[in-house]
Amino acid sequence: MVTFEGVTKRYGDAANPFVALDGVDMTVGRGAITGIIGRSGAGKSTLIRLVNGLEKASDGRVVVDGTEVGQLNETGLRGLRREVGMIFQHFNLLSSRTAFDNIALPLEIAGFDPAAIKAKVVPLLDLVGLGDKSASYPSELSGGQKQRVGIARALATSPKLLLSDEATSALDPETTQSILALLKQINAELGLTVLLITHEMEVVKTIASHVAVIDKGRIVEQGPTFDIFTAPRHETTRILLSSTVGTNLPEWLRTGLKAAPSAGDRILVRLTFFGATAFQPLTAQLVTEIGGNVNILAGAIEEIAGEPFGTLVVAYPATPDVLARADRFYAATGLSTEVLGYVA
Ligand SMILES: Nc1ncnc2c1ncn2[C@@H]1O[C@H](COP(=O)(O)OP(=O)(O)OP(=O)(O)O)[C@@H](O)[C@H]1O
Repeated sequence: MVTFEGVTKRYGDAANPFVALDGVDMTVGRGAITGIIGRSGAGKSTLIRLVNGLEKASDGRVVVDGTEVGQLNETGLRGLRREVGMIFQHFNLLSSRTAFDNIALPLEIAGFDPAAIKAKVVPLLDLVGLGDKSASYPSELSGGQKQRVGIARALATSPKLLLSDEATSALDPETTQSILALLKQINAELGLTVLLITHEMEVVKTIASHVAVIDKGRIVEQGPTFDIFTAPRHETTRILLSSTVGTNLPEWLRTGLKAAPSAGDRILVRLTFFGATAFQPLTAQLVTEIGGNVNILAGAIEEIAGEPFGTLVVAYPATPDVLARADRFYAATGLSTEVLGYVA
């Protein structure tokens, strides 16, 4: 649906340019929900603004549904923006217009007559759960309701692609969940492709099927959310995800951790469960297998992009006999393991 091919974006003048995006290659699959994550200033907003032509690439191509955005004139850009809806962190509603009239605005601009506008806006109000708020002004709506108006407005011209710029960042956790559920519903029911940028990892974990990680203007990792979140390869991804996925070791454990064992030490192992292994009673089997001498130190089971994923940190004696038995068990069950170190 969207491809970035060698996209570079420089701000400032030629003598003193600032490179905000540096050779970005990326694909946003049709019908997918794709999240872009990265630190502040990494280039997320720049990336998304290239898609609807609010910014122009300095080098490379941004192609949206077969059309190269950089080649479009003003008329072409207006057409593109009917195909590409956008929602914002602060909703960007007109305070002097009711919910109905805010949603109607893009249709008025596109020249629809009042009857056609009504035929479009009324079902959209229902779709976003605001059938009874048609005549309310933004000041009379909650943050979540305002974002629902923003979503309905973005959908008014029946776009194929929805861009979301930190759309839930100003909302409380419960409202965030309801807006994410609405976006998921729209994606499933209307087949709308969604590209979202966020600094909230939970958002991506909850709704994005795919994710790209941007760092200093470069895409350092991209792929299915489950794969990236459960096995991040780039340091930036690990840091971004550290408080969201998996178990962080308690401070007392981390400080006492040694790289090599001394006599009598215990080995600390992180077990990772996903797919079929998430549903099997493997921990109980491990305890039986290595003779009961296992401590469970930390653990969590969560859902990533709709799939279960669990981690468990265990410790047991680092003796040759126990280690061999544990390794045989891991090989037989296909459990994924990582040795974290040794403790006295
Ligand atoms: N119009 C501009 N002129 C000059 N520099 C800019 C301009 N817009 C953005 N930048 C710079 O480009 C870099 C990327 O900015 P961008 O807004 O894309 O980052 P971001 O990842 O969206 O950050 P945040 O999460 O803080 O919004 C930043 O260093 C920013 O200062």
